[in-house]
Amino acid sequence: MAQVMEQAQNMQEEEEEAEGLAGPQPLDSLMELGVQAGDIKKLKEGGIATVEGLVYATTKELGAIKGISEQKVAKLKEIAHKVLPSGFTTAQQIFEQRSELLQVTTGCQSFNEILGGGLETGSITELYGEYRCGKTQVCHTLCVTCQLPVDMGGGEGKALYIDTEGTFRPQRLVQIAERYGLNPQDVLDNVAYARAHNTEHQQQLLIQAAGMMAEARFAVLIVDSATALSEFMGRGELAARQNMLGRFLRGLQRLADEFGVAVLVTNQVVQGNLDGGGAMFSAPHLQLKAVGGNIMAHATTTRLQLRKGRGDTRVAKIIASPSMPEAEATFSIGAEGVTGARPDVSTASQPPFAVARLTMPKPEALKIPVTLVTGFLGAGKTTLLNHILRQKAGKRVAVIENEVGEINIDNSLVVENLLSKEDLVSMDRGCVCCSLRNDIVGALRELQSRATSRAINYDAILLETTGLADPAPVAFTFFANSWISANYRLDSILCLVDAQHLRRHLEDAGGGDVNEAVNQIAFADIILLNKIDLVSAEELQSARDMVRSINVTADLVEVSLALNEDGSVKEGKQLAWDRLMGINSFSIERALQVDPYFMDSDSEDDSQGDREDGGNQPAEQQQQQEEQQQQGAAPQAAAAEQQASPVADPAAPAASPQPPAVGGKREREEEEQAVQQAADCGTAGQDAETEAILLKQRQQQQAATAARLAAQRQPKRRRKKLHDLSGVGSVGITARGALDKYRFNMFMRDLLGEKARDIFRSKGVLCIHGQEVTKFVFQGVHETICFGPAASGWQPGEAQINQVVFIGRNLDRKALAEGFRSCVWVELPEGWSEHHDPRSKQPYYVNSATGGKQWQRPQLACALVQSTQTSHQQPTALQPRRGSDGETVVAVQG
Ligand SMILES: Nc1nc2c(ncn2[C@@H]2O[C@H](COP(=O)(O)OP(=O)(O)OP(=O)(O)O)[C@@H](O)[C@H]2O)c(=O)[nH]1
Repeated sequence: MAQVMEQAQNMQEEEEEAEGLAGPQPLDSLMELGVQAGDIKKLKEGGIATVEGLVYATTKELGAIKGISEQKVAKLKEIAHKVLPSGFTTAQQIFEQRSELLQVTTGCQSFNEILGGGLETGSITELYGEYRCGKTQVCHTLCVTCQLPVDMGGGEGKALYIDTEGTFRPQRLVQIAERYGLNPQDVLDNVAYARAHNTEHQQQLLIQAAGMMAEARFAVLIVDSATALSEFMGRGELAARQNMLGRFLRGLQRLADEFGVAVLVTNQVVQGNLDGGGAMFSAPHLQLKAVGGNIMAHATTTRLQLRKGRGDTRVAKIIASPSMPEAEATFSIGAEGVTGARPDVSTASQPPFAVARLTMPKPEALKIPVTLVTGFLGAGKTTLLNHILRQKAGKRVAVIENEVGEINIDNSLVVENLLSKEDLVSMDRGCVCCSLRNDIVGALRELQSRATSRAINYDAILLETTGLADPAPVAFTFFANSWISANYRLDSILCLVDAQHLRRHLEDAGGGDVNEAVNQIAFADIILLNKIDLVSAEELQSARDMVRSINVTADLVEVSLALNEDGSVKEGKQLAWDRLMGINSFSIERALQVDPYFMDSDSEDDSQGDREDGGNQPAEQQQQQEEQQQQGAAPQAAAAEQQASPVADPAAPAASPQPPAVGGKREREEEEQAVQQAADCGTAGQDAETEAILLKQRQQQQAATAARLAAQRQPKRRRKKLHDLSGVGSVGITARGALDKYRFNMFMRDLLGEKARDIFRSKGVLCIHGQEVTKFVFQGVHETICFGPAASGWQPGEAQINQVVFIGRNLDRKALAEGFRSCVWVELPEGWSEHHDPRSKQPYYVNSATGGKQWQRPQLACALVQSTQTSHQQPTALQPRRGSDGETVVAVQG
């Protein structure tokens, strides 16, 4: 059985592969030949969606695309012609190719016969006739029949409908779908409709159509009608009108060639030969001629005239065809669309079948914006999320959380500010930038299905990565996965930087242990330099310089996101929603400047990327990294350059021609220089400042071009992820029972006293003895600890379990677990009472029977036994101890 299934799967894969070879070639395939992702994006925006499109476009048309220079056009053409030779071929080959052409049934067998089987794919068919002769009904019928399987006369594809007259009626499709036993809902979903408002818009729609056809299989493209929008232009504008029509028809022909779709255009008629003597003796339909003159006549492959026949019948006549003789067919039009005396498809013997519903890429403006929130551990990502969510701004926001810790603490902190718990999805199986990239697809699909079932739409999605994530591969997923890119757009990469600990994090990066902090800053579109309430003016300036030494172009905002106890914003600054959300500031160009291999997949490395093992890096991976370094294939421009010594000299010029790799000081110098140069140029009468900006832009562009050229010279291989977290791991611990606050304070004080540098992050939810109704949240970044009640207490039925997570380097799981669990409050043995030192607040214990006093907490015999058995005894190094001056420093404020 398994073997049969495997065979079936192999066959399907082979078929898919074969289909892939037969279909148009995606433009992205040119990346393997050295075409830059940025150029491909520009081509797509200019309506070139496939390699075929590139081959068929003229040099002039390509040159008109924004950002594509003349030299680039020549280069692109050269590459495209190599992939798709477009010279001579034999008639035999053409014969074979044509025999593979599909024909789509018109709904009437005799109509099909005069066309040689149906509407021909890969060419333009024109249908002209007077008002109410049935042109639009033929169009509606083809919207449905094109979705039928090939053996039923269909094209197994979608329909794209450009309506210039406002006559499209979807309810007609429902009736026609029922005739063929199709699911009306699926049929409607497979028709992409657009109402064109003017000739320019009509032309623009073809650009979008190309993009959509590159994403999904379309079998017909209908324009009803092709001439309606230019019809009313005055006689004086005839030349312009014909020009426009010619351009539009050329666009249609290109789509027919490129995607093999059947193009059907309807056309109006005018009274012809009014002055001719013979006109009055011919039949009325012979006195009509199609609008559009020679341009229309020459651009269409098959011309059909439609006229009314007897009763409800219509007559279709071949006027011009390269292969079919002049002939006529009579058909009827009814509720079921075009029909004839003989059925075109035997539906009686066919059970109703399901049309494969194809995903429709949304226009950019309708895609849901996703904001990627990055930043090193504890920099304030969750705080920012809550800051944004609290504002609401009349928007529905969903959150995807990815935590590196073994226990997810952030979910409960974020969910409080969401409209519904359903708006949160968490990815807890690892780090999103390595092993979980497929999980992004899963998370987005999950949100989509939850939204559908609740009949809501999301206005925005916030994706919080772990503090150890490299944002590049996560951002790449938004372009690499076609479902994601059809439905979502990366709005911006937002990076939180901890002003207090930045130097330490970057120094670690320089040491090669944890370099993600540099990447996070390098890829950001907006950098929030956070926690400025915790640093002096000098420290702030230094943090500013460090950030600018890595990323000079991002918007840099200095903030204090944490709230005061009364809920007011620290430093009185409130970051407005529209400063952060829906700003559309992510640019592939910029990402490529940072990492020339941004658009190259490294997915084969994914399984090796996650370092949950606490540092036991597989030898293979190590070897690959070493190879990579030897090849010098890691010029991850700004980031990698800076990784050598990110804090050494912010003003030092970068070794590579990367524009971002300039320091704050250097940037200022450059600006001054630019102003001076502009003034020197003697730009009489012009604003020197404006000139300076322009000059600077030019310089940046030149630098970017240089960077791109440099990248082209490199072997085409994406920089392997340097997600080297040697020795970095997370330890999650749970403990039942309320905690003794004093012991927990001491535990944390001693722990951080010894290991603050290595403990990047600690956080947890706690239940404190004596205050059991309150849920406490504890947050630490190195030695900075915050402790206080959560926004809401323990919920009824919620188990009061203490949970903490430590993330850092070389963590001793056993010692941490023992230390934390030893903080659980245990009852005193009989006769003992607890007292507090009035100065230090340290508890001491008095035995009423003996009058003895001691600092050490006496334990019940059974507690002692239990604690020994379960290793709950706090290790000596972590046991509470008195300071040398007799005072104990309280680390945590309750
Ligand atoms: N004083 C001060 N504390 C802040 C500020 N912003 C955040 N914090 C505190 O910093 C700690 C960490 O903040 P989070 O928002 O949890 O940081 P994070 O980046 O989400 O942390 P991870 O998800 O663990 O990487 C919390 O205790 C916050 O209250 C700030 O501007 N000033």
